[in-house]
Amino acid sequence: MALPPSDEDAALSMRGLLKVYGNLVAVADLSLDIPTGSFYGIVGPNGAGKTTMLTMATGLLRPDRGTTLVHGVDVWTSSRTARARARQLLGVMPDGMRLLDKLSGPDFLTHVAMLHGLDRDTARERTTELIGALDLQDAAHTLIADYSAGMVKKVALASALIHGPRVVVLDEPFESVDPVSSANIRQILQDFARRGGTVILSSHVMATVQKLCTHVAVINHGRVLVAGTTEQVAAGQDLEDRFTQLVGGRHQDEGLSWLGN
Ligand SMILES: Nc1ncnc2c1ncn2[C@@H]1O[C@H](COP(=O)(O)OP(=O)(O)OP(=O)(O)O)[C@@H](O)[C@H]1O
Repeated sequence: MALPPSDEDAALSMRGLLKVYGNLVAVADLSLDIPTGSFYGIVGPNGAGKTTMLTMATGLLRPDRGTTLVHGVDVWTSSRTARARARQLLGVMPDGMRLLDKLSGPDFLTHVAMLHGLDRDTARERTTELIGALDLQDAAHTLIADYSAGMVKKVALASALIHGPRVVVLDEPFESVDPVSSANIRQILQDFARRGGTVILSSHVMATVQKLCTHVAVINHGRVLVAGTTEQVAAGQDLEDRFTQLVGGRHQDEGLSWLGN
């Protein structure tokens, strides 16, 4: 089947992504273009296929079919040079990312930066800046194994940014993060987008998505239900109400009457 042509200005262009687990089609021939410089929210109910789609789009999970271009570079090409280029362009924070937790936050970040080819001095400089920007100074000598969930999230985010990617893909970046840190993270990401970077994030918090994102795609059953600017998708409503209208699933009957009796 011919795929729709990809948008040449897209930062990330997903083309016909498919993932099947047994009888379950987790992601169903999904195509989506993410414009350069956008702050793009991916939303959808639990099990909709968001994580599966984003991990395939970023080179972490091989699709059964389809591929993704990041600024025109094929993430799933057989060329090692092109794959390495795609890795440089992308900064990724997957859901439930495993970190080297026997290292402190700064040691881990310096390690990641050097794996990306940065020299030790630059790696250390950027580590210090990110640790400061994410309010992790007090935990600089603590092993990641002893960090709270929110602190782990912040180190994971820093590791997605340290090599200076052009596109960052973040699965639930604000989950478990305190409100002040959330505001700092939002600021970092908004500055990045203002300078021409592209941010793609998945979230269940519609108020955050509506406030922050220039564009939104609503995913359900592995497909894009609707995508466009946040204004277009919200269609004059609160995004949360629009989301509920689009995906359904609200229970009308009272049920669970034994609870609280
Ligand atoms: N490794 C796997 N093996 C089998 N089924 C899987 C696997 N990974 C995901 N799935 C299934 O694929 C579907 C999509 O899962 P996915 O994690 O992508 O959803 P999601 O939209 O990210 O959900 P959530 O919002 O709950 O995180 C779900 O039905 C899930 O059970």
